Amino acid sequence: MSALRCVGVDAGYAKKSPCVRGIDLTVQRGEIIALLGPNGAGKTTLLMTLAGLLPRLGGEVFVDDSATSSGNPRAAVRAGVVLVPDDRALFRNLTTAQHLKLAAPRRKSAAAPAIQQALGYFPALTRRLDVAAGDLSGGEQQMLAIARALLQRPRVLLIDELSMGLAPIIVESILPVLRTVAEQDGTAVILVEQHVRLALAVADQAVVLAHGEVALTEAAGVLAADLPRLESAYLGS
Ligand SMILES: Nc1ncnc2c1ncn2[C@@H]1O[C@H](COP(=O)(O)OP(=O)(O)OP(=O)(O)O)[C@@H](O)[C@H]1O
Repeated sequence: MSALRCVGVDAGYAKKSPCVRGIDLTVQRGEIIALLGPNGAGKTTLLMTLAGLLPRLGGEVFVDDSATSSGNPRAAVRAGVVLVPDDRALFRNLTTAQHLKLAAPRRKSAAAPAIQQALGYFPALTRRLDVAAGDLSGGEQQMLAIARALLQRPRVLLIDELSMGLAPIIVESILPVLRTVAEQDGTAVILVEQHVRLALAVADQAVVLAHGEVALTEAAGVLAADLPRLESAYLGS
C-alpha cells in the first residue's frame, strides 16, 4: 500500500490553465522523494495542493489507498498529510515550548512523551524552549517547524524548501532526521530542496518537475551519479 499516490493531478491558480499538469507520483511508507526542478516548475503549487491549501484542478490523490477531498486542509491533516511550508509559518511571539504544546496531543499523558520524542530529533531545541520563535536562528526555526509537524504524526510529510536561508552545514544536520523519521515511523516524505546534491543524498527517489510536468523519475542514487541527465530534465528535455 502506498502512503500517497497522485494520479493525473492538475494544479494551479486558474482552472482553465493549470500550471501543474498530469502528475503521477507515488511515495511508499518510509520512502523519501526529492521533488526537484527549476524555479517556477510548480513544486510549491503541487505541495500546497496535496496539503489541501489549493483546490485540485484535476486528478485524484490517495492516502493509504483512500481517496482524499480537494481543497480541504483539515481533511488533509486528518488523513495524515502535513506540510512544512517554505516560510515555516511560525508565530513570532510564541516560544518553542508553546509551539510544541499547541501541536502535541491534547491528552496530558500523551503530550509530554510526544514532545520529548520531537525534541529527541532536535536536541538543540531543548536549550531554546523559552525563546520566542522570532528570536530563534533560521536553523532552529526550521527544526521547530519540522518538530511541530512531526507532533501531528504525519503519514506523509511535505517539506517545501527546507534549506531556504540556511547554510548547507545546517541543512546537513537536519536532513538525517528525515531519514530517521522515515525509517523509524514509516513516514513518507516529499522534500523540495534546491541543494540538489544534499537532497539526492538523503532521498530514495527523485522526481523532477519542469514546466509543470514530471520530466524524470529516477532512483536518487542513480541520478546523483548522472548529473547531466538531471540537468537536461531541468531544461524539460
Ligand atoms: N499565487 C499565485 N497566483 C498565480 N500564479 C502563481 C501563484 N503562485 C505561483 N504562481 C505561478 O505558478 C507557477 C509555479 O510556481 P511554484 O511556486 O509552484 O514553482 P516552484 O517550482 O515552487 O518554484 P520555486 O522553486 O521558485 O519556488 C509559476 O509560474 C508561478 O509564477
